[in-house]
Amino acid sequence: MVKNKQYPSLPGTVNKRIGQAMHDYAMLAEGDRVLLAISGGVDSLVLAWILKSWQRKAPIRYTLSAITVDHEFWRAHDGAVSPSVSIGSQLDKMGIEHTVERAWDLSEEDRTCYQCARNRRSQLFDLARQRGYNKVALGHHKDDLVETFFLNILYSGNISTMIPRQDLFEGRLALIRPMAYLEKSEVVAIAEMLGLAPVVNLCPLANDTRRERVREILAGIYEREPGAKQSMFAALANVRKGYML
Ligand SMILES: Nc1ncnc2c1ncn2[C@@H]1O[C@H](COP(=O)(O)OP(=O)(O)OP(=O)(O)O)[C@@H](O)[C@H]1O
Repeated sequence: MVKNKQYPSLPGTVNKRIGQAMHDYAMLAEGDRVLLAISGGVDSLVLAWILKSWQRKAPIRYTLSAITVDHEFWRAHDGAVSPSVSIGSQLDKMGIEHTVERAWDLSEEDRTCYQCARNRRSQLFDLARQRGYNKVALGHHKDDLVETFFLNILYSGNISTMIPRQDLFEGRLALIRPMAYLEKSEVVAIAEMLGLAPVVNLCPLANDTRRERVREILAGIYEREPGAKQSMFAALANVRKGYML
């Protein structure tokens, strides 16, 4: 039942899993200053809304503001609204302050997805530290965690994934991923329910990455084995170290 237009209720199981992830990894604490990393894609817009609506009912107080690292792929054309403006106005409706920072330049040889993401991450850490935030929230979800696990096995020869909370700089900054227990399809359903308008990723390499290939492989696996995603996700928390080489 939708009680409040801006803060409609999420399905009970979705709400429960957000709370569970936050609790399992102690993601938020009294007095936290949380920087939301917002690309404007569906995942980070939903993340912003979740942490804002959570703020209203949480027994602790924390502050939220959002930042977008602008890679400047967009070019002005007649009548079109820039991604930054669209993101800003959606966050404004949620009551979240938003700033845009130009992405650090990449040298010609560093123009790879890996290096671009790495730079963005470092830039977000720098901005958070300079501006006194102690948490950076990212919009990764369960599908991202499984994909990263596969990426690392297939291309990097190691077994690891992104963890829901990662402490950095001797605990002065933590990365948190409050949607770690949600599936992509659930994130998309929340965005549709809220009427969010994700901006399109204009990076020319967006659909031609190793992650995209892994996504296709996984889609094939899920089609043949519908329970595989849950099982693989459970496996990430059930490593039998005595049976590894
Ligand atoms: N340009 C950016 N500025 C700020 N944060 C970003 C930016 N790009 C990505 N992020 C953060 O990193 C997370 C993962 O980014 P990724 O590029 O993998 O996109 P994604 O999984 O498609 O997420 P989204 O739907 O939010 O774009 C995003 O959810 C967001 O929190």
